[in-house]
Amino acid sequence: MQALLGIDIGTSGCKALLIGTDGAVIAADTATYPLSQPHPGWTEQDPELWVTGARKAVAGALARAPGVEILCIGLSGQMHGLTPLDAGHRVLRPAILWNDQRNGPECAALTEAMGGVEGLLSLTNNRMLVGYTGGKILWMRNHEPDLFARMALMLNPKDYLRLRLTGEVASEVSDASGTGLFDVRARRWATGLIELAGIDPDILPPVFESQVVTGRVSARGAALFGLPEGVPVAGGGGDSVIQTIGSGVIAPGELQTTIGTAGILAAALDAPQENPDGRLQVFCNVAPNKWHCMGVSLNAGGAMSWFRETFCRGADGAALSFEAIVAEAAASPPGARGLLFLPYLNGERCPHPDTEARGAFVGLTARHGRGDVARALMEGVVHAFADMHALMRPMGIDGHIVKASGGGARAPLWRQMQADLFDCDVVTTEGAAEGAAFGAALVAGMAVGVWPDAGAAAARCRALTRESPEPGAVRLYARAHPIYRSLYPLLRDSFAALGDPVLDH
Ligand SMILES: Nc1ncnc2c1ncn2[C@@H]1O[C@H](COP(=O)(O)OP(=O)(O)O)[C@@H](O)[C@H]1O
Ligand SMILES: O=C(CO)[C@@H](O)[C@H](O)COP(=O)(O)O
Repeated sequence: MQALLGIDIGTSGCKALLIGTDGAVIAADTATYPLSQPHPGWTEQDPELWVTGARKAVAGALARAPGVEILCIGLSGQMHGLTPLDAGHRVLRPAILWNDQRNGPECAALTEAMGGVEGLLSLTNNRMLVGYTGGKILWMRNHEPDLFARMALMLNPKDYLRLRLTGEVASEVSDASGTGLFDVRARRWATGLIELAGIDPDILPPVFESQVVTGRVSARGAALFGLPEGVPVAGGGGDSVIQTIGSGVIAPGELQTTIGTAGILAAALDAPQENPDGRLQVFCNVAPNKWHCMGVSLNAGGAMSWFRETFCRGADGAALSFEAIVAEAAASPPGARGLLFLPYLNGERCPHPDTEARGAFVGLTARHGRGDVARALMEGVVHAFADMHALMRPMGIDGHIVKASGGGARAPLWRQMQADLFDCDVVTTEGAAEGAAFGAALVAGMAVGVWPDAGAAAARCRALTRESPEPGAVRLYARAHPIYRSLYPLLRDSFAALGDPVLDH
Protein backbone atom coordinates (compact mmCIF):
# COMPACT_ATOMS: atom_id res chain seq x y z
CA MET A 1 0.00 0.00 0.00
CA GLN A 2 1.29 3.49 -0.85
CA ALA A 3 1.53 5.92 2.06
CA LEU A 4 2.66 9.38 3.14
CA LEU A 5 4.53 9.79 6.42
CA GLY A 6 4.14 12.83 8.70
CA ILE A 7 6.60 13.29 11.56
CA ASP A 8 5.92 15.95 14.20
CA ILE A 9 8.49 17.01 16.80
CA GLY A 10 6.02 18.18 19.48
CA THR A 11 6.99 19.67 22.81
CA SER A 12 5.82 16.66 24.81
CA GLY A 13 6.70 13.98 22.27
CA CYS A 14 7.24 12.96 18.65
CA LYS A 15 4.32 11.69 16.60
CA ALA A 16 4.65 9.65 13.42
CA LEU A 17 1.57 9.10 11.30
CA LEU A 18 1.03 7.21 8.04
CA ILE A 19 -1.87 8.06 5.74
CA GLY A 20 -2.95 6.47 2.49
CA THR A 21 -3.33 8.32 -0.79
CA ASP A 22 -7.04 8.60 0.06
CA GLY A 23 -6.12 10.58 3.21
CA ALA A 24 -7.21 7.85 5.65
CA VAL A 25 -4.99 7.17 8.65
CA ILE A 26 -3.14 3.85 8.35
CA ALA A 27 -1.08 3.89 11.55
CA ALA A 28 0.32 6.28 14.16
CA ASP A 29 2.65 6.19 17.11
CA THR A 30 3.98 8.63 19.72
CA ALA A 31 7.18 8.65 21.76
CA THR A 32 7.26 11.12 24.64
CA TYR A 33 10.26 13.01 26.02
CA PRO A 34 10.79 15.53 28.82
CA LEU A 35 11.40 19.26 28.79
CA SER A 36 13.98 20.75 31.12
CA GLN A 37 13.64 24.00 33.08
CA PRO A 38 17.16 24.78 34.29
CA HIS A 39 16.07 28.20 35.66
CA PRO A 40 12.64 29.74 36.29
CA GLY A 41 11.19 30.75 32.92
CA TRP A 42 13.75 28.79 30.89
CA THR A 43 12.70 25.78 28.78
CA GLU A 44 15.17 23.61 26.91
CA GLN A 45 15.41 20.24 25.16
CA ASP A 46 18.39 18.24 23.98
CA PRO A 47 17.83 17.82 20.20
CA GLU A 48 18.99 14.23 20.54
CA LEU A 49 15.68 13.57 22.35
CA TRP A 50 13.86 14.54 19.15
CA VAL A 51 15.98 12.12 17.12
CA THR A 52 15.43 9.27 19.58
CA GLY A 53 11.72 10.12 19.79
CA ALA A 54 11.40 10.15 15.99
CA ARG A 55 13.22 6.81 15.69
CA LYS A 56 10.82 5.22 18.18
CA ALA A 57 7.64 6.78 16.78
CA VAL A 58 8.55 5.95 13.16
CA ALA A 59 9.41 2.37 14.12
CA GLY A 60 6.10 2.09 16.02
CA ALA A 61 4.03 3.40 13.11
CA LEU A 62 5.84 1.20 10.55
CA ALA A 63 5.39 -1.88 12.73
CA ARG A 64 1.62 -1.31 12.54
CA ALA A 65 1.69 -0.99 8.76
CA PRO A 66 3.92 -3.74 7.38
CA GLY A 67 4.78 -3.48 3.71
CA VAL A 68 3.76 0.15 3.13
CA GLU A 69 5.60 2.03 0.39
CA ILE A 70 6.36 5.56 1.61
CA LEU A 71 5.98 8.03 -1.26
CA CYS A 72 7.13 11.11 0.64
CA ILE A 73 7.83 12.35 4.18
CA GLY A 74 6.54 15.65 5.60
CA LEU A 75 8.10 17.24 8.67
CA SER A 76 6.48 19.33 11.37
CA GLY A 77 7.65 20.55 14.76
CA GLN A 78 7.28 22.93 17.64
CA MET A 79 8.10 26.35 16.23
CA HIS A 80 10.71 29.01 17.11
CA GLY A 81 13.13 26.73 19.00
CA LEU A 82 16.77 27.74 18.53
CA THR A 83 19.04 24.80 17.71
CA PRO A 84 22.54 26.30 17.36
CA LEU A 85 25.07 24.28 15.38
CA ASP A 86 28.79 24.69 14.72
CA ALA A 87 30.48 24.46 11.33
CA GLY A 88 30.53 20.64 11.61
CA HIS A 89 26.75 20.65 12.32
CA ARG A 90 27.34 19.65 15.95
CA VAL A 91 24.77 20.91 18.47
CA LEU A 92 26.35 23.67 20.60
CA ARG A 93 23.87 23.72 23.51
CA PRO A 94 20.38 22.41 24.32
CA ALA A 95 17.71 23.99 22.13
CA ILE A 96 15.99 27.07 23.63
CA LEU A 97 12.25 26.48 23.15
CA TRP A 98 9.23 28.53 22.06
CA ASN A 99 7.93 28.95 25.63
CA ASP A 100 11.27 30.10 27.10
CA GLN A 101 11.01 33.56 28.63
CA ARG A 102 14.65 34.56 29.06
CA ASN A 103 15.11 36.96 26.16
CA GLY A 104 12.65 39.73 27.04
CA PRO A 105 15.43 42.37 27.30
CA GLU A 106 16.86 41.39 23.87
CA CYS A 107 13.42 41.66 22.23
CA ALA A 108 12.82 45.04 23.88
CA ALA A 109 16.23 46.38 22.77
CA LEU A 110 15.73 45.17 19.18
CA THR A 111 12.23 46.69 19.09
CA GLU A 112 13.55 50.04 20.28
CA ALA A 113 16.38 49.95 17.75
CA MET A 114 13.82 49.34 14.98
CA GLY A 115 11.77 52.38 15.95
CA GLY A 116 9.25 50.49 18.05
CA VAL A 117 6.69 47.82 17.27
CA GLU A 118 5.56 49.75 14.16
CA GLY A 119 9.08 49.58 12.74
CA LEU A 120 9.17 45.81 13.09
CA LEU A 121 5.65 45.41 11.74
CA SER A 122 6.63 47.35 8.63
CA LEU A 123 9.51 44.93 7.99
CA THR A 124 8.04 41.55 8.93
CA ASN A 125 4.32 42.11 9.76
CA ASN A 126 5.15 40.74 13.23
CA ARG A 127 6.72 42.10 16.37
CA MET A 128 9.66 40.30 17.97
CA LEU A 129 7.67 38.33 20.53
CA VAL A 130 9.75 36.68 23.25
CA GLY A 131 9.08 33.19 21.93
CA TYR A 132 10.51 33.90 18.47
CA THR A 133 13.93 32.61 17.43
CA GLY A 134 15.45 36.05 16.67
CA GLY A 135 15.49 37.15 20.32
CA LYS A 136 17.04 33.82 21.34
CA ILE A 137 19.93 34.36 18.89
CA LEU A 138 20.53 37.81 20.41
CA TRP A 139 20.38 36.30 23.93
CA MET A 140 23.16 33.87 22.99
CA ARG A 141 25.23 36.75 21.62
CA ASN A 142 24.86 38.64 24.93
CA HIS A 143 25.13 35.76 27.40
CA GLU A 144 27.10 32.96 25.75
CA PRO A 145 29.56 34.83 23.51
CA ASP A 146 31.97 31.90 23.18
CA LEU A 147 29.27 29.53 21.97
CA PHE A 148 27.77 32.28 19.83
CA ALA A 149 31.13 32.81 18.10
CA ARG A 150 31.06 29.12 17.11
CA MET A 151 27.47 29.20 15.80
CA ALA A 152 27.63 28.57 12.04
CA LEU A 153 23.99 27.62 11.57
CA MET A 154 20.69 27.88 13.41
CA LEU A 155 17.79 25.51 12.76
CA ASN A 156 14.26 25.15 14.11
CA PRO A 157 13.41 21.71 15.57
CA LYS A 158 11.90 20.01 12.51
CA ASP A 159 14.72 21.33 10.32
CA TYR A 160 17.25 19.75 12.66
CA LEU A 161 15.42 16.46 12.10
CA ARG A 162 15.62 17.11 8.34
CA LEU A 163 19.38 17.55 8.65
CA ARG A 164 19.71 14.19 10.39
CA LEU A 165 17.32 12.51 7.94
CA THR A 166 18.65 13.91 4.67
CA GLY A 167 21.93 15.72 5.40
CA GLU A 168 20.35 18.85 3.85
CA VAL A 169 20.17 22.31 5.43
CA ALA A 170 16.75 23.79 4.64
CA SER A 171 13.73 25.46 6.15
CA GLU A 172 10.37 26.56 4.78
CA VAL A 173 8.22 29.67 4.94
CA SER A 174 6.04 28.87 7.97
CA ASP A 175 8.86 28.12 10.41
CA ALA A 176 10.97 30.93 8.95
CA SER A 177 8.05 33.29 9.76
CA GLY A 178 8.41 32.27 13.41
CA THR A 179 11.98 33.54 13.64
CA GLY A 180 10.68 37.13 13.56
CA LEU A 181 13.39 37.76 10.93
CA PHE A 182 11.26 36.88 7.90
CA ASP A 183 9.40 39.23 5.56
CA VAL A 184 6.10 37.40 5.71
CA ARG A 185 4.52 39.56 2.98
CA ALA A 186 7.26 38.77 0.43
CA ARG A 187 7.98 35.24 1.76
CA ARG A 188 11.75 35.78 2.11
CA TRP A 189 14.30 36.68 4.81
CA ALA A 190 13.98 40.30 5.98
CA THR A 191 17.57 41.10 5.05
CA GLY A 192 17.36 44.74 6.23
CA LEU A 193 16.23 43.71 9.71
CA ILE A 194 18.82 40.91 9.91
CA GLU A 195 21.57 43.38 9.01
CA LEU A 196 20.34 46.03 11.47
CA ALA A 197 20.12 43.38 14.22
CA GLY A 198 23.75 42.47 13.53
CA ILE A 199 22.93 38.83 12.78
CA ASP A 200 25.16 37.05 10.24
CA PRO A 201 22.75 36.03 7.43
CA ASP A 202 24.90 32.97 6.74
CA ILE A 203 23.68 31.29 9.95
CA LEU A 204 20.13 31.22 8.52
CA PRO A 205 19.06 28.25 6.35
CA PRO A 206 17.74 28.59 2.80
CA VAL A 207 13.95 28.80 2.78
CA PHE A 208 11.57 26.96 0.43
CA GLU A 209 7.80 26.82 0.05
CA SER A 210 6.42 24.12 2.33
CA GLN A 211 5.35 21.66 -0.37
CA VAL A 212 8.77 21.67 -2.10
CA VAL A 213 10.92 18.54 -1.87
CA THR A 214 14.07 19.75 -0.09
CA GLY A 215 16.03 16.48 -0.11
CA ARG A 216 15.88 12.71 0.15
CA VAL A 217 16.53 10.27 2.97
CA SER A 218 20.31 9.74 2.99
CA ALA A 219 22.06 6.41 3.59
CA ARG A 220 22.88 7.62 7.09
CA GLY A 221 19.30 8.81 7.68
CA ALA A 222 17.97 5.49 6.43
CA ALA A 223 20.14 3.56 8.89
CA LEU A 224 19.25 5.89 11.77
CA PHE A 225 15.48 6.05 11.28
CA GLY A 226 14.78 2.67 9.67
CA LEU A 227 13.39 4.32 6.54
CA PRO A 228 14.20 3.50 2.90
CA GLU A 229 17.04 5.52 1.39
CA GLY A 230 16.01 8.00 -1.30
CA VAL A 231 12.45 8.76 -0.13
CA PRO A 232 11.73 12.46 -0.83
CA VAL A 233 11.31 14.79 2.16
CA ALA A 234 9.05 17.84 1.77
CA GLY A 235 9.57 21.21 3.46
CA GLY A 236 6.63 20.62 5.82
CA GLY A 237 5.77 23.30 8.35
CA GLY A 238 5.76 24.65 11.89
CA ASP A 239 3.27 22.65 13.96
CA SER A 240 0.91 25.50 14.76
CA VAL A 241 0.62 26.38 11.08
CA ILE A 242 0.55 22.94 9.48
CA GLN A 243 -2.08 21.58 11.87
CA THR A 244 -4.51 24.09 10.36
CA ILE A 245 -4.49 22.30 7.00
CA GLY A 246 -4.37 19.09 9.07
CA SER A 247 -7.87 20.00 10.28
CA GLY A 248 -9.01 20.87 6.77
CA VAL A 249 -8.87 24.64 7.34
CA ILE A 250 -7.34 26.34 4.31
CA ALA A 251 -9.79 29.15 3.53
CA PRO A 252 -11.22 32.02 5.59
CA GLY A 253 -14.52 31.33 7.40
CA GLU A 254 -13.43 28.58 9.79
CA LEU A 255 -11.48 28.77 13.04
CA GLN A 256 -9.07 26.16 14.24
CA THR A 257 -8.00 25.48 17.81
CA THR A 258 -5.22 23.31 19.13
CA ILE A 259 -4.76 22.17 22.70
CA GLY A 260 -1.21 20.87 22.65
CA THR A 261 1.28 22.06 25.24
CA ALA A 262 0.30 25.51 23.92
CA GLY A 263 -3.22 26.70 23.09
CA ILE A 264 -3.58 28.02 19.53
CA LEU A 265 -6.46 29.83 17.87
CA ALA A 266 -5.84 30.02 14.13
CA ALA A 267 -7.37 30.89 10.77
CA ALA A 268 -6.24 30.77 7.15
CA LEU A 269 -5.88 34.04 5.21
CA ASP A 270 -5.96 34.71 1.46
CA ALA A 271 -3.57 37.66 1.88
CA PRO A 272 -0.93 38.85 4.38
CA GLN A 273 -3.41 40.95 6.33
CA GLU A 274 -1.98 43.78 8.42
CA ASN A 275 -1.23 42.63 11.99
CA PRO A 276 -2.49 45.63 14.02
CA ASP A 277 -0.18 45.56 17.06
CA GLY A 278 1.71 42.29 16.63
CA ARG A 279 0.11 40.43 19.53
CA LEU A 280 -1.29 38.01 16.97
CA GLN A 281 1.07 36.17 14.64
CA VAL A 282 0.57 36.62 10.88
CA PHE A 283 2.75 33.98 9.19
CA CYS A 284 3.13 32.33 5.80
CA ASN A 285 0.80 29.36 5.42
CA VAL A 286 2.07 25.99 4.22
CA ALA A 287 -0.05 26.55 1.09
CA PRO A 288 1.56 28.81 -1.52
CA ASN A 289 -0.13 32.23 -1.76
CA LYS A 290 -1.92 31.70 1.57
CA TRP A 291 -1.17 33.16 4.96
CA HIS A 292 -2.07 32.24 8.52
CA CYS A 293 -3.15 34.20 11.57
CA MET A 294 -2.90 32.80 15.08
CA GLY A 295 -2.91 33.69 18.73
CA VAL A 296 -0.77 31.54 20.98
CA SER A 297 -1.39 31.02 24.67
CA LEU A 298 1.62 29.34 26.27
CA ASN A 299 -0.19 27.00 28.68
CA ALA A 300 -3.09 24.84 27.55
CA GLY A 301 -2.37 21.08 27.62
CA GLY A 302 0.76 22.14 29.47
CA ALA A 303 -1.42 23.47 32.31
CA MET A 304 -3.39 20.21 32.37
CA SER A 305 -0.15 18.20 32.51
CA TRP A 306 1.15 20.38 35.36
CA PHE A 307 -2.11 19.87 37.28
CA ARG A 308 -2.04 16.12 36.68
CA GLU A 309 1.56 15.67 37.79
CA THR A 310 1.28 18.00 40.79
CA PHE A 311 -2.15 17.29 42.25
CA CYS A 312 -3.52 14.09 40.72
CA ARG A 313 -1.52 11.15 41.98
CA GLY A 314 -3.03 7.92 43.22
CA ALA A 315 -2.04 6.08 46.41
CA ASP A 316 0.72 4.29 44.46
CA GLY A 317 2.21 7.66 43.46
CA ALA A 318 1.28 7.22 39.78
CA ALA A 319 -0.43 10.14 38.03
CA LEU A 320 -4.12 9.65 37.18
CA SER A 321 -5.01 9.34 33.50
CA PHE A 322 -6.19 12.44 31.64
CA GLU A 323 -9.52 10.66 31.18
CA ALA A 324 -9.93 10.25 34.97
CA ILE A 325 -9.19 13.94 35.57
CA VAL A 326 -11.59 15.01 32.81
CA ALA A 327 -14.27 12.75 34.37
CA GLU A 328 -13.82 14.60 37.68
CA ALA A 329 -14.07 17.93 35.85
CA ALA A 330 -17.23 16.79 34.07
CA ALA A 331 -18.91 16.24 37.45
CA SER A 332 -18.53 19.99 38.19
CA PRO A 333 -21.11 22.27 36.52
CA PRO A 334 -20.27 24.79 33.75
CA GLY A 335 -18.59 27.75 35.44
CA ALA A 336 -17.03 25.45 38.09
CA ARG A 337 -19.20 27.05 40.80
CA GLY A 338 -17.84 30.54 40.24
CA LEU A 339 -14.18 29.59 39.88
CA LEU A 340 -11.95 31.08 37.16
CA PHE A 341 -8.41 30.14 36.12
CA LEU A 342 -5.87 32.36 34.37
CA PRO A 343 -3.53 29.91 32.59
CA TYR A 344 -0.37 32.06 32.64
CA LEU A 345 1.76 29.43 34.39
CA ASN A 346 4.92 30.27 32.48
CA GLY A 347 4.23 33.87 31.47
CA GLU A 348 1.98 34.52 28.48
CA ARG A 349 2.23 35.53 24.84
CA CYS A 350 -1.26 36.34 23.52
CA PRO A 351 -3.26 38.43 24.18
CA HIS A 352 -0.87 39.55 26.95
CA PRO A 353 2.79 39.44 25.87
CA ASP A 354 4.07 39.40 29.45
CA THR A 355 6.95 37.25 30.68
CA GLU A 356 6.00 38.05 34.30
CA ALA A 357 2.34 36.98 34.07
CA ARG A 358 1.43 34.20 36.51
CA GLY A 359 -1.38 31.70 36.79
CA ALA A 360 -4.27 32.34 39.17
CA PHE A 361 -7.38 30.64 40.46
CA VAL A 362 -9.87 33.37 41.32
CA GLY A 363 -13.05 32.71 43.26
CA LEU A 364 -11.92 29.72 45.37
CA THR A 365 -14.19 28.79 48.25
CA ALA A 366 -14.22 25.96 50.75
CA ARG A 367 -16.98 24.36 48.64
CA HIS A 368 -14.59 23.70 45.74
CA GLY A 369 -13.10 20.26 45.26
CA ARG A 370 -10.49 18.91 42.84
CA GLY A 371 -13.08 18.36 40.11
CA ASP A 372 -14.10 22.03 40.24
CA VAL A 373 -10.47 23.08 40.04
CA ALA A 374 -9.90 20.73 37.07
CA ARG A 375 -12.98 22.14 35.34
CA ALA A 376 -11.90 25.74 35.99
CA LEU A 377 -8.47 24.91 34.55
CA MET A 378 -9.99 23.49 31.37
CA GLU A 379 -12.38 26.43 31.07
CA GLY A 380 -9.50 28.89 31.59
CA VAL A 381 -7.78 27.45 28.50
CA VAL A 382 -10.96 28.04 26.49
CA HIS A 383 -11.48 31.54 27.92
CA ALA A 384 -7.94 32.24 26.67
CA PHE A 385 -9.06 31.16 23.15
CA ALA A 386 -12.01 33.55 23.33
CA ASP A 387 -9.71 36.31 24.61
CA MET A 388 -7.53 35.89 21.50
CA HIS A 389 -10.61 35.73 19.30
CA ALA A 390 -11.46 39.26 20.49
CA LEU A 391 -8.24 40.44 18.79
CA MET A 392 -9.10 38.67 15.52
CA ARG A 393 -12.69 39.86 15.13
CA PRO A 394 -11.81 43.50 14.34
CA MET A 395 -9.53 42.13 11.58
CA GLY A 396 -12.58 40.41 10.08
CA ILE A 397 -11.28 36.98 11.10
CA ASP A 398 -14.14 34.83 12.34
CA GLY A 399 -15.73 31.47 11.69
CA HIS A 400 -19.01 29.63 11.72
CA ILE A 401 -17.29 26.48 12.95
CA VAL A 402 -14.30 25.54 15.11
CA LYS A 403 -12.08 22.62 14.11
CA ALA A 404 -10.36 21.28 17.24
CA SER A 405 -7.02 19.45 17.29
CA GLY A 406 -4.09 18.51 19.54
CA GLY A 407 -3.98 16.06 22.46
CA GLY A 408 -6.63 18.06 24.36
CA ALA A 409 -9.14 17.54 21.53
CA ARG A 410 -9.34 13.93 22.72
CA ALA A 411 -11.51 15.13 25.62
CA PRO A 412 -15.20 15.57 24.62
CA LEU A 413 -15.62 17.92 27.60
CA TRP A 414 -12.90 20.27 26.31
CA ARG A 415 -14.60 20.29 22.89
CA GLN A 416 -18.02 20.97 24.43
CA MET A 417 -16.59 23.93 26.39
CA GLN A 418 -15.33 25.37 23.10
CA ALA A 419 -18.75 24.92 21.47
CA ASP A 420 -20.35 26.74 24.42
CA LEU A 421 -17.83 29.59 24.64
CA PHE A 422 -17.66 30.19 20.87
CA ASP A 423 -21.39 29.45 20.48
CA CYS A 424 -20.86 27.35 17.35
CA ASP A 425 -20.29 23.72 16.41
CA VAL A 426 -16.91 22.17 17.17
CA VAL A 427 -15.71 19.42 14.87
CA THR A 428 -12.73 17.08 15.02
CA THR A 429 -11.37 15.39 11.93
CA GLU A 430 -9.55 12.08 11.58
CA GLY A 431 -6.03 12.41 12.99
CA ALA A 432 -6.98 15.53 15.01
CA ALA A 433 -5.08 14.45 18.10
CA GLU A 434 -1.95 14.24 15.92
CA GLY A 435 -3.06 17.21 13.79
CA ALA A 436 0.42 18.50 12.96
CA ALA A 437 1.67 15.07 11.86
CA PHE A 438 -1.49 14.68 9.78
CA GLY A 439 -0.92 18.11 8.19
CA ALA A 440 2.70 17.15 7.47
CA ALA A 441 1.54 13.98 5.71
CA LEU A 442 -0.91 16.05 3.62
CA VAL A 443 1.87 18.46 2.62
CA ALA A 444 4.06 15.46 1.72
CA GLY A 445 1.23 14.35 -0.59
CA MET A 446 1.12 17.82 -2.19
CA ALA A 447 4.90 17.60 -2.74
CA VAL A 448 4.67 14.43 -4.87
CA GLY A 449 1.44 15.25 -6.69
CA VAL A 450 -0.97 13.00 -4.78
CA TRP A 451 -3.10 16.13 -4.42
CA PRO A 452 -2.88 18.95 -6.97
CA ASP A 453 -3.14 21.73 -4.39
CA ALA A 454 -3.77 22.58 -0.75
CA GLY A 455 -7.54 22.73 -1.25
CA ALA A 456 -7.60 19.15 -2.54
CA ALA A 457 -5.36 18.02 0.33
CA ALA A 458 -7.52 19.78 2.95
CA ALA A 459 -10.63 18.15 1.45
CA ARG A 460 -9.20 14.80 2.61
CA CYS A 461 -9.94 15.73 6.25
CA ARG A 462 -13.01 13.78 7.33
CA ALA A 463 -15.16 14.98 10.23
CA LEU A 464 -15.33 12.44 13.05
CA THR A 465 -16.99 14.18 16.00
CA ARG A 466 -19.25 17.20 16.41
CA GLU A 467 -20.28 19.07 19.55
CA SER A 468 -23.03 21.71 19.38
CA PRO A 469 -23.56 24.59 21.80
CA GLU A 470 -25.84 24.02 24.79
CA PRO A 471 -27.90 27.20 25.33
CA GLY A 472 -27.68 27.19 29.14
CA ALA A 473 -23.89 26.90 29.11
CA VAL A 474 -23.62 29.51 26.32
CA ARG A 475 -25.49 32.01 28.52
CA LEU A 476 -23.39 31.15 31.55
CA TYR A 477 -20.08 31.57 29.72
CA ALA A 478 -21.30 34.85 28.20
CA ARG A 479 -21.54 36.14 31.79
CA ALA A 480 -18.30 34.58 33.02
CA HIS A 481 -16.06 35.63 30.10
CA PRO A 482 -16.09 39.40 30.79
CA ILE A 483 -15.10 38.65 34.40
CA TYR A 484 -12.23 36.47 33.09
CA ARG A 485 -11.11 39.32 30.82
CA SER A 486 -11.22 41.85 33.64
CA LEU A 487 -8.76 39.90 35.80
CA TYR A 488 -5.44 40.26 33.98
CA PRO A 489 -5.44 44.10 34.03
CA LEU A 490 -6.29 43.99 37.73
CA LEU A 491 -3.55 41.48 38.58
CA ARG A 492 -0.76 42.50 36.17
CA ASP A 493 1.17 44.65 38.66
CA SER A 494 0.75 42.06 41.42
CA PHE A 495 2.18 39.37 39.10
CA ALA A 496 5.24 41.53 38.47
CA ALA A 497 5.62 42.28 42.20
CA LEU A 498 5.43 38.57 43.06
CA GLY A 499 8.43 37.97 40.80
CA ASP A 500 10.57 39.86 43.32
CA PRO A 501 13.47 37.44 44.01
CA VAL A 502 13.03 38.00 47.75
CA LEU A 503 9.54 36.52 47.46
CA ASP A 504 10.18 33.97 44.71
CA HIS A 505 13.49 32.23 45.21
N1 LIG B 1 -7.38 12.32 26.92
C1 LIG B 1 -7.00 13.56 27.14
N2 LIG B 1 -7.81 14.44 27.74
C2 LIG B 1 -7.43 15.72 27.97
N3 LIG B 1 -6.22 16.20 27.62
C3 LIG B 1 -5.38 15.38 27.01
C4 LIG B 1 -5.70 14.02 26.74
N4 LIG B 1 -4.64 13.46 26.12
C5 LIG B 1 -3.70 14.43 26.01
N5 LIG B 1 -4.13 15.59 26.55
C6 LIG B 1 -3.43 16.87 26.62
O1 LIG B 1 -2.73 17.03 25.41
C7 LIG B 1 -1.41 17.52 25.67
C8 LIG B 1 -0.47 16.96 24.63
O2 LIG B 1 -0.95 17.35 23.36
P1 LIG B 1 -0.01 17.30 22.10
O3 LIG B 1 -0.82 17.84 20.97
O4 LIG B 1 0.55 15.94 21.96
O5 LIG B 1 1.11 18.33 22.56
P2 LIG B 1 2.55 18.72 21.97
O6 LIG B 1 2.39 18.79 20.46
O7 LIG B 1 2.82 20.04 22.59
O8 LIG B 1 3.55 17.69 22.38
C9 LIG B 1 -1.08 17.09 27.07
O9 LIG B 1 -0.32 18.11 27.69
C10 LIG B 1 -2.43 16.92 27.74
O10 LIG B 1 -2.69 18.03 28.53
O1 LIG C 1 4.92 28.91 19.89
C1 LIG C 1 4.17 28.24 19.25
C2 LIG C 1 3.62 28.71 17.94
O2 LIG C 1 3.87 30.05 17.71
C3 LIG C 1 3.79 26.88 19.79
O3 LIG C 1 2.59 26.44 19.31
C4 LIG C 1 4.83 25.86 19.50
O4 LIG C 1 4.90 25.68 18.10
C5 LIG C 1 4.62 24.58 20.27
O5 LIG C 1 3.53 23.83 19.91
P1 LIG C 1 2.99 22.52 20.67
O6 LIG C 1 4.16 21.67 21.01
O7 LIG C 1 2.22 22.98 21.85
O8 LIG C 1 2.11 21.86 19.64
